[in-house]
Amino acid sequence: MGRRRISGKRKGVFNPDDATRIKHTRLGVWDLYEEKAPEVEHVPGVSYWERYLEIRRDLPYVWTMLKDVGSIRSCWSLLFCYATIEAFTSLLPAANLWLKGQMIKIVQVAVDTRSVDKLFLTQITIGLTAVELLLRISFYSKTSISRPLSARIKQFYSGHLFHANARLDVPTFDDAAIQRQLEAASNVQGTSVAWSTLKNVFTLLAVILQVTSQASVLWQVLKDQPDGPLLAFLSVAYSLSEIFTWTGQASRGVWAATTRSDDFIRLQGLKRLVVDATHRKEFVSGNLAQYTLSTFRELASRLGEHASDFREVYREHLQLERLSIWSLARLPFGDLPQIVFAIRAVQQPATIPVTVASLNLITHTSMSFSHQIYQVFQQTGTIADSVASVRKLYEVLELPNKIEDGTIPFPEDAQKLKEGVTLEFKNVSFKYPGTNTYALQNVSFKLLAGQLCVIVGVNGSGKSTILKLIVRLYDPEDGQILLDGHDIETLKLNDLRQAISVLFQDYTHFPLSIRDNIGLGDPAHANDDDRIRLAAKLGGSEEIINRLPNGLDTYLDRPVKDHYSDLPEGTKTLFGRPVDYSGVRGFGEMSASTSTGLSGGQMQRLAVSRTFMRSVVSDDSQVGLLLFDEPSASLDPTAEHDLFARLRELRGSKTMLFSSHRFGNLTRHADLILYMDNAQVQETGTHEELLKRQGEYARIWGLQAQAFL
Ligand SMILES: Nc1ncnc2c1ncn2[C@@H]1O[C@H](COP(=O)(O)OP(=O)(O)OP(=O)(O)O)[C@@H](O)[C@H]1O
Repeated sequence: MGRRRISGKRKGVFNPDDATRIKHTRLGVWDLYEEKAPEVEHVPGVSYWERYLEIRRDLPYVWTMLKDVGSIRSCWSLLFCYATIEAFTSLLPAANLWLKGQMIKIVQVAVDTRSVDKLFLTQITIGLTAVELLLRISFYSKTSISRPLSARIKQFYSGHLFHANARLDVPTFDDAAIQRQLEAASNVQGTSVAWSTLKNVFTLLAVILQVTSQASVLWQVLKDQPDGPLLAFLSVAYSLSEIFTWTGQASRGVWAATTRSDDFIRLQGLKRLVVDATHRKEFVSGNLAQYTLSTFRELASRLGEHASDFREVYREHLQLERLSIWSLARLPFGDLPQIVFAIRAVQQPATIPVTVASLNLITHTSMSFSHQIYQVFQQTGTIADSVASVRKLYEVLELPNKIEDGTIPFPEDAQKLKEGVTLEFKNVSFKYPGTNTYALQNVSFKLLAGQLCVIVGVNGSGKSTILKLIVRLYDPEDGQILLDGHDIETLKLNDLRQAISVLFQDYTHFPLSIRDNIGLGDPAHANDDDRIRLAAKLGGSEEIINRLPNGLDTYLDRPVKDHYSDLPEGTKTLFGRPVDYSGVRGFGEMSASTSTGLSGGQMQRLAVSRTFMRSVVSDDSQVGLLLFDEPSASLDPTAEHDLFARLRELRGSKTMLFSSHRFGNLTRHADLILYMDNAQVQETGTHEELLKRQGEYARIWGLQAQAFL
C-alpha cells in the first residue's frame, strides 16, 4: 500500500531521520519534518476517497452522537429548524441567478423588438431585492437558533468529558497518548466537537445543494443562447479545476517541527523567566535584571529575523507551497469564457448587449462556484477531522483503565473493619511506567490488625511507593499485596479505596472552597458543616479558617479569573481581590497568583483535616487502614507532637502506616519499623530491636539524637 492516511489512528512511529519518507525543511530556526506525499496523492479524488472510507468507519460514533444529541431537551426541533433554514438559504443564490437570467432575456427582447416590458423588469428588480432581504433574515435566524443549540450540546458534552476524565486511573491518565486523546475530544474552537461536526455536515449539504441548484439554473438560462452550453461548461470547468489544486493541498500528512538553535531556546527561556511571577522573588533578589537584559539583546541580535514563532513561519511556508505549478498553469483557463465571448461578439455584433450581460452573469456565477467548490473540499476535510474527533469523543469513554477492577466485595464484615485490617507485602517489586529502575524490589512485610507501622529511609528509597501500591494507584510488577488475606487485585476497587484513607506527601489543594477541600475527604458527608468543622479542629486548621474573611467559603486558588480592560493605575483591588496583571504581561498561559498565601504548614493542616474528615470524624467510617506519607513534614515541632498525639488517640484500633524521615516521636510507638534503602527493605523490627542491631537505623537515630544534645 504505502499510502498515507490523513487522520485517525495510525500504527508505527514517526521517524524524522528516515530520509526516504520524511522531507526536511529549514524554516528559520525551525526544522520541519514532513511525510513526503507519494505520487498517488496528486491524482484528484484519491485522498478524498480515503477520507470517505475513514468517515464511513467513524459513522457508528456519529450515529451514537445523533442519538445523544436527540436526548437533549428540544434539540431535535431546533436542529430541524436549523437544517430547514440552511436548505432554504442555499437555494437563494439559484433564485438570484434565475432572476438575473430573466434580466438577460429582457435585454434580448429589447435588442430584438426595441421595447422593454417595464412591469416584468420591476418585478425582477423587486425579486432581486427580496432575495437579498431573505438572505439576511435567514442568516439572522440561523445565528439565533445556533446559539441555544450550541450551548445545549456543549453543556451535554462537557458532562460527557467530565465523566471520561473522572473515570481514569493514574497510569492511564498519565499516559501522554491518552492525554492527547482527551485533548482532541474536548473543545474545537471554543465550541464542542459534536456541534461543529453537525454544523459542518449541514454546511456541506447546503453547499452541494447550492452548487447543483445554481448549475441547473445557469444551464436553463444559457442553453438557448448561441454557444451557451460551451460557455456554461467553460465557466464551470475553471471552477472544477479548483478541485485539482485543493486535492493536493487540503490533505497534509504527519509532520513535526523542532528547533535546535541553542540561542533561540535560551531566548525563550529568558522571556519566560522575566514574565513568570513564580520566578520574580529570585529574579529580584538575585539582581538578574541587568544580566538577563544584556544576554537577551545579544541573543536577539545574533538570531535577527530568524527568531520567529513557529506558527508564523509555518503559515508562510504553506502560503509559498500553495503557489504550485498547477495553480499557475491553470490561470489562463479562467479567461477562456471572455475569449469565446469576444470572438462571438466580433462575428455577430448585434448580440453584443446580450453577450455582455451573459458574460457578466457567467463571470459572477463562476466566481461564486470557485468559492463554493473550495468550500466543499475544505468542508469534507473538516468533516473527516471532526468525525474522527467524534470517534475520539466516544472512545475516551471506553478507554480501558490500566488498573483492572476486581470482583470480590470488601470488607466481608464492616464491623470488623473498625478493628483494623491485616496488610501483607509478599516479594513485591515495582517499576514506574516508562522507567527501568526498580522503585521497589522484593519488598515483604506483614502488619497485623490495629498495628502501627513506620517506614523510614533516605529520599527516593521507595517509601511513598509502598503507599501508592496499597491504594492501587499502580499495580506491582511482581509479588502480591494482601489485605485481610485477599490479594488486593481481586477486590472491588471502590471497596478497597473506601476502606483506606491516605494522605500523600504531595497532597494537592483542589481549586475549590475550603469547605469542599475538607468535605471531599468523605464525599458522603461533604455538605455536613458540623463534621467539616470537627475535622478542621482535629486537623489543626480551625484557627486558620476562622481568620480568613470568608471562612469555609474561601477559595485558596480561585478557578475562575476575573476579566478586565486596562484599569486606572490606582486600582489595586477589584471585586475584593488583588488585581492580577499577569494577563497584560502577554503570557496567557501564566497562572495568576490568586492564592490567599497560606504557609506550607498551614496548607498541610488543611490536608490533614481532609484526611481526618474521612477516617476519624465519622462514626460510621468505613476505613480500616490509615496511610500517612510524611504528614508532619511542614509542621513545627509542637504541631507535629499534637498531630501524632491526636492520631494515636483517635485512630481507635485501625491499622496505621506512616512514611517518615523523622525518627523518635513515632518510631518509638511503632509495632513495626521498615528501614528502606535502594528500593529494598534493609532492616525490620521495633525501635528497641533495631537499636540493638546497631545497623543503619541505629546509626541515623544516633545522628538525629546527637543534633539535640
Ligand atoms: N511518578 C513517578 N514516575 C517515575 N519515577 C518515580 C515516580 N515517583 C517516584 N519515582 C521514583 O521512584 C523511586 C522511589 O520514590 P518514592 O517517592 O517512593 O521515594 P520516597 O522514599 O518516598 O522518597 P522521599 O523521602 O523523597 O519522599 C525514586 O527513585 C523516584 O525517583
